[in-house]
Amino acid sequence: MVNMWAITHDPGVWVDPLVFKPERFLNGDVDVKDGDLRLAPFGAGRRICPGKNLGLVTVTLWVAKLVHQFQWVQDLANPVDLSEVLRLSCEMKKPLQAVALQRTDELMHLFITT
Ligand code: HEM
Repeated sequence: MVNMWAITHDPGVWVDPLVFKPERFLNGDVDVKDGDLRLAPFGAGRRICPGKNLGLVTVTLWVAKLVHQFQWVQDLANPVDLSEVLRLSCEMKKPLQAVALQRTDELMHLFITT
C-alpha cells in the first residue's frame, strides 16, 4: 500500500507541506486528470477508481449545489477537531460533523442583497 500521507507531506515534493495552502494548485503544475502520483486522489494502478471520469465532471456540480442550497455551520455540540489518526489510511480522529441549514427564499434574498 502506498503511503499517500508521506508523499503529500514530503518537503522534497511540496513547498511548506504542512501549511494549508490551496492556492498552491493554481499554477496548474499538478493535474489530477493525469497520472500524477504527487496527489493521486483516485488511486493508481489496477485498482484505480473506475468512477474517476464521472467524479471529475460532476464533483464541481455536487459542491456547487451543496453550497448553493445549504448554509454550512459548525455543530457546536461537536466542534471541528482537525486531529488525525493513522488507521488503514490517515483519518480524522473525530469525524467531521456539520449542520446544513437549507437556504430559504428569505435567506437567499439576504445573501443576494448583502
Ligand atoms: C471525486 C470523486 C471520487 C474520488 C476522489 C474517488 C476516489 C477513489 C479512490 C481513492 C479509490 C481507491 C483506489 C485504489 O485502491 O487505488 C476509489 C475506488 C473506487 N471508486 Fe472512486 N472516487 C470518486 C468517485 C467515484 C464514483 C463517482 C464512482 C462510481 C460511480 C466510484 C467508484 C469506485 C469503485 C467501484 C472503486 C473500487 C475499485 C476497485 O477496488 O477496484 N468512485 N475511488
